[in-house]
Amino acid sequence: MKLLADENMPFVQELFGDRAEVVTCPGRDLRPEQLRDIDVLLVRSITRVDAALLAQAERLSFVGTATIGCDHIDTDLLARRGIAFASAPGCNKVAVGDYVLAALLRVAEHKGWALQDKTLGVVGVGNTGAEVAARARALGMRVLLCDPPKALQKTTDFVDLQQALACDIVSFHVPLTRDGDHPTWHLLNRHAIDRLNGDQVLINACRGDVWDNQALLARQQGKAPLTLVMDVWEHEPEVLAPLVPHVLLATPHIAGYSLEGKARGTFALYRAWCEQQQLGMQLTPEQLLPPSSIGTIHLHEAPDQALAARLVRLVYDIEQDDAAFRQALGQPGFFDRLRKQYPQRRELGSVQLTGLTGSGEALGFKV
Ligand SMILES: NC(=O)c1ccc[n+]([C@@H]2O[C@H](COP(=O)([O-])OP(=O)(O)OC[C@H]3O[C@@H](n4cnc5c(N)ncnc54)[C@H](O)[C@@H]3O)[C@@H](O)[C@H]2O)c1
Ligand SMILES: O=C(O)[C@H](O)[C@H](O)COP(=O)(O)O
Repeated sequence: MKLLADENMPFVQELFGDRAEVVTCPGRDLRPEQLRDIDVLLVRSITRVDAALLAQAERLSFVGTATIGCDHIDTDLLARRGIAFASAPGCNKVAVGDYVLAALLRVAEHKGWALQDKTLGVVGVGNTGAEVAARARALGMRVLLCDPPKALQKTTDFVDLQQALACDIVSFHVPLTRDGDHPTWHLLNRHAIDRLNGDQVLINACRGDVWDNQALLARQQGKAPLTLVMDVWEHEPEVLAPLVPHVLLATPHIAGYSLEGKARGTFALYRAWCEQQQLGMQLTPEQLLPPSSIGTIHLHEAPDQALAARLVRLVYDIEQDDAAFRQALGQPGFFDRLRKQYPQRRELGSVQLTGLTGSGEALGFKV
């Protein structure tokens, strides 16, 4: 049994190594001939799995993507060819929650805002959107939810996109889709961008193509620029460089890059593959993770916005990611290099709060 995995996927050897010969490679450059003798293919979002890539993959019986998004996989093709497929829904939703929480706190500092007076619109209320909504409520924000596919099921109160786009801060958490009843490609188009006011903040931690980046650049070069947080970019790994100076926080598609999130991603594929092979699992995700270097923090006051900002920064400093991005921008291959060499990042939940913990748990810490 031969397994080929993206080199940026941790714990593959630990999980699969006893049962398969594991080889790794850069996911962006995978070529059809490399799949000739491969039984199991494990990828991340940068590998397009389509007819061209699988042209010589005659032995392939399992494809897994250790990601939430699946827009890079031709799942119909896999089904037609009888190749089992697994993704990792929700694997890095906590990391995305940490990222957006850190972004909200930084935005508030930048604008001098008390977040409890502000409204957040969450566009796409699945795993990551719900995580973000919960963190924002813990900060005392009013949260409006926009999810037309879910609104059809009427499980809770939803607003339409126009109402969500009227909020002080709008955070996007939709899959990238180009057809169907609710396509998300350029959901934030020139028309929507033109209707926003200059005091508003937009966050994109889902897929770059959900925002029209050229239209945003035009807006940012005008009289009333928006405050932008961008983890994802149209045409990655390329970035519309003139847009970057107009972005408050710019990062290279790392919102989901916690160690825990990546471990859960690989583990989800391990579980699916064990089920397909009718094998028992030999490890749990917890066994893969080292202890957090911070450990426990004792609080003498319940976290308000300022203390929450200090606590979050101790565990995840989003400004460091932003600074690294700006420093590397323009260097050849900078986007993928930053992602490949991304420092080990732990989730807020790896830190235990004791004492006056207040909303600590809802913010994402362990209490
Ligand atoms: N930046 C990162 O590192 C990172 C990490 C994880 C996920 N993502 C991206 O974020 C996306 C969302 O992740 P998730 O785990 O929340 O997915 P999910 O499938 O759990 O939720 C997506 C939600 O979006 C809703 N939706 C679909 N079309 C919509 C539309 N037109 N308008 C509003 N809502 C719509 C769906 O009904 C669903 O509830 C993923 O598909 C992935 O592409 C990015
Ligand atoms: O969809 C996701 O889960 C994330 O966008 C994804 O994990 C980002 O990391 P990549 O797969 O590109 O390494």
